[in-house]
Amino acid sequence: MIIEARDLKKYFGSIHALDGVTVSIPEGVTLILGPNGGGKSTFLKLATGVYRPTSGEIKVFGESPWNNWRVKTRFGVAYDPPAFPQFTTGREWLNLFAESRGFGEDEIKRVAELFEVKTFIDKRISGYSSGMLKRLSLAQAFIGKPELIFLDEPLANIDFDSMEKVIEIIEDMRGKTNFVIISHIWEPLMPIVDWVVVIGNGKLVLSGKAENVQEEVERLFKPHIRRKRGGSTEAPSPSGQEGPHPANG
Ligand SMILES: Nc1ncnc2c1ncn2[C@@H]1O[C@H](COP(=O)(O)OP(=O)(O)OP(=O)(O)O)[C@@H](O)[C@H]1O
Repeated sequence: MIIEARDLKKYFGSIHALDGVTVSIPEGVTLILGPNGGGKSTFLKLATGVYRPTSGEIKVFGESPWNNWRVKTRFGVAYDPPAFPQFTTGREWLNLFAESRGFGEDEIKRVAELFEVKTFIDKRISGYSSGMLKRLSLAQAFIGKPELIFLDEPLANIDFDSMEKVIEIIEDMRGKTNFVIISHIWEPLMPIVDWVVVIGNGKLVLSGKAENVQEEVERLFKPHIRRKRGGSTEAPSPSGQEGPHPANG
């Protein structure tokens, strides 16, 4: 197991962002899903040692990440929204980060090419669009090919071609690097995901092998869009069984 949480709680005043989550995340690619405000990002920030648990515990590589530099340098993270100092350039920031981990310019060149940040890497971050910020945050997370990479919404704010590219990059690194990914855009990721965790309302909703929970995930998260056809309204039922809707009459 690369991450283990036991009765993990994080409260912000009266808000119970996480309210007793016990979950184990194995090696491989893990997707964390859940409704807005459910506690996914809070879980991620507890795993990366940004937050300290209110109670309970979380361990990454067997150690608590809070105040633990040894663990923190073993993973890369791309937060959402990405957070950077505004008045440095992308290159300056990546340089500083890479240096702190013992990597040099070649590694910056590699990640800059990988996520296509080269055209704006020497501009100040304050002038970046949300797409540029996303690319820079992904580039940072991949510096040094860490053994674990956390990605919060890696497919948000990028165009369709780039989305495919990001998925390909993750797929290429599968088996060598572990990933924990939060993504509302989950369907294109499913083929490369090993494990799925669903967090909602501060609680663990489900955790399991992707192939075993696929149906449940589809039931929970596939948009059930009502389509008008020939005057009657169709809406797939949560069980996936189509049936007459007396209310539509
Ligand atoms: N730093 C904070 N201070 C106060 N409340 C917070 C803080 N961070 C998160 N929350 C609250 O905790 C709850 C869980 O938020 P969190 O961001 O973890 O959810 P999420 O599942 O990542 O949501 P989304 O999918 O919208 O990003 C929300 O009610 C949120 O408003």
